[in-house]
Amino acid sequence: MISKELPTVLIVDDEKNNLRILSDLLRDEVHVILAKDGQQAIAKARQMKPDIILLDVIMPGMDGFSVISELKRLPETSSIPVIFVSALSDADSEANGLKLGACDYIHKPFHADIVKARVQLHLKLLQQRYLLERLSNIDPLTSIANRRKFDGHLKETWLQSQEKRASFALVMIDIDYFKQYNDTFGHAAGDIVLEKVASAISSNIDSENDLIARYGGEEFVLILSEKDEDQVQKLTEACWVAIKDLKIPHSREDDIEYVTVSMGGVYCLPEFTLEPTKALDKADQLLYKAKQQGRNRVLWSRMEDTSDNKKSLSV
Ligand SMILES: Nc1nc2c(ncn2[C@@H]2O[C@H](COP(=O)(O)OP(=O)(O)OP(=O)(O)O)[C@@H](O)[C@H]2O)c(=O)[nH]1
Repeated sequence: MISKELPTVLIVDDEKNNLRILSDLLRDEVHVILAKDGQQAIAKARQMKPDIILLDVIMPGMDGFSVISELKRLPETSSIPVIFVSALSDADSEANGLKLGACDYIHKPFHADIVKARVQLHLKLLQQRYLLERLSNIDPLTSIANRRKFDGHLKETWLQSQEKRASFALVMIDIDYFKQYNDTFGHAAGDIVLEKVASAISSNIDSENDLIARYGGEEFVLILSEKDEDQVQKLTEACWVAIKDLKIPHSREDDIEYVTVSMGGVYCLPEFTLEPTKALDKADQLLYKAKQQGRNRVLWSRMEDTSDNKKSLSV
């Protein structure tokens, strides 16, 4: 992907000579991978996720038009920009290539500087797209994932857990008496608390597999994957303790010494077939209960549990 030091370009052509000329042309500026036919191109694109594909049209077996159709059909390769480099220079072929989803069409025999300039242009556009994608997934105040990112991640985690028959956990987290904090110290001080709480949770989770997101206002949500029930509960409790340990002074007159959070967590088992929103509802109900029971605590439940066997981890 583009975040690597050098972007990767996959060049697909059945003519060895073309592969050599194109890779010599680009190799100073990009990391080049080669494929000599359509099947190999699809396999390498799926496996190596290049940033851009330069694709020949006329090839024995699978032609370039069939290759792009397959690449656009597969979710893991559908967004990779494809530039055709073809000896088919008639308008119909070019229009067909663009209709099938190519971002550009270069005619053979090609001019070296034009190939370089077009590849550079598409790499620049790609960089801007990656930046926009990143910004649209981040909460600007806390720099953690936003609600948009969370919604997508929850759907993905749910599908993966069903495919792999793996469990995962979902935890809703809400700052206690935050209105009072804002009223006492001001909204700007409240913003700093939100940043500190987000950072305390982030530094306690496994960033490879877990996601912390700002769900809205003073509410956060955590998705924990690839962990057993014991690990999940320990990690959740570590976040809860880390926030208490920040020792952010609250309003002393009301006997609330430091900023704390309440949490409602559900452990979702692999057998599970309900919709992800059910897990979210359940975590929210537990959070509400934690608030009712006096705040500053973690309530936990298995998704299939009845309300009778919920247990309180910490008070
Ligand atoms: N500083 C700041 N405050 C926010 C932000 N978003 C929401 N809030 C405040 O969060 C407070 C939430 O108040 P409530 O929903 O009454 O909850 P609470 O006072 O924390 O009470 P409990 O959750 O029941 O413990 C409101 O005062 C909101 O204005 C934000 O981005 N920054």
